[in-house]
Amino acid sequence: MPALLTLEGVAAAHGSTPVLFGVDLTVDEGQVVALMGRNGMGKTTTVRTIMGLMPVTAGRVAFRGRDLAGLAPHRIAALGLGLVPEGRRIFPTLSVIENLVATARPPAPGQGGAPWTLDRVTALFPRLAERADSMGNQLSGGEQQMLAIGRALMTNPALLILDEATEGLAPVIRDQIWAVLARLKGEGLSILVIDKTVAALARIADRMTILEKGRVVWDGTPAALMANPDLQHRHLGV
Ligand SMILES: Nc1ncnc2c1ncn2[C@@H]1O[C@H](COP(=O)(O)OP(=O)(O)OP(=O)(O)O)[C@@H](O)[C@H]1O
Repeated sequence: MPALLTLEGVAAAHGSTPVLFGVDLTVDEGQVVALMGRNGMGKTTTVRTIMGLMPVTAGRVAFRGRDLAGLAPHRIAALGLGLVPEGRRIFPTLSVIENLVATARPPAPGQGGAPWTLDRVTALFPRLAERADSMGNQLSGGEQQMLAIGRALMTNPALLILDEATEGLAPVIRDQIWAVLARLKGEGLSILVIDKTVAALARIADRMTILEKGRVVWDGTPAALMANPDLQHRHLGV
């Protein structure tokens, strides 16, 4: 499988404070890759550098082999990167349907697969159809998260990136979200997922990468991670 997203030696800083120190990460076509690590280790910063929301101070981010350096975030998104950001960031004064259509975009040229439509998104999340006319700020946390994922899908991404999409949600809603991600994987979507629920990540991921203090300290298969409780304890606090 060809690499869809590649990070090679990526460094980044918040102001004068270095935060990433040479991160290597690859997502192959059709793969689910989990990015893990304790709070403050650099996961969100990594996502922000991928999306062009923060400058890369050393190294390279490439999507389908194309260097993303210097591209504005909306140009990077238009290449087929769909972000579900930490904190969801849905539009509070737009309805569910308006949120979904606000950022909708056709697939990038040459991208395969059936395009996402309102019907497809609401079939995936029936709750969004029931809440179609509700404003963003009237939704529960779980509904907001479903909307954030639906909104990202409406941009027809080739790679879906989720930053803490199950955080703070009731277990039943988390399970629904994991089931949706498994279904999206089954449909061939490539996914980079940041989350703290190691067991759920292990069920869906092809590869797992652990960040610690801005460096990759481990990369391997879910089976290898699950077979190594010491590793989980040391780097994830599990
Ligand atoms: N806007 C900012 N200004 C300065 N430092 C920041 C800023 N955002 C994050 N940092 C610092 O950068 C480091 C990495 O933060 P980042 O948010 O990438 O971590 P994370 O692994 O995503 O953690 P979390 O799970 O808490 O979201 C932390 O030390 C954090 O304090």
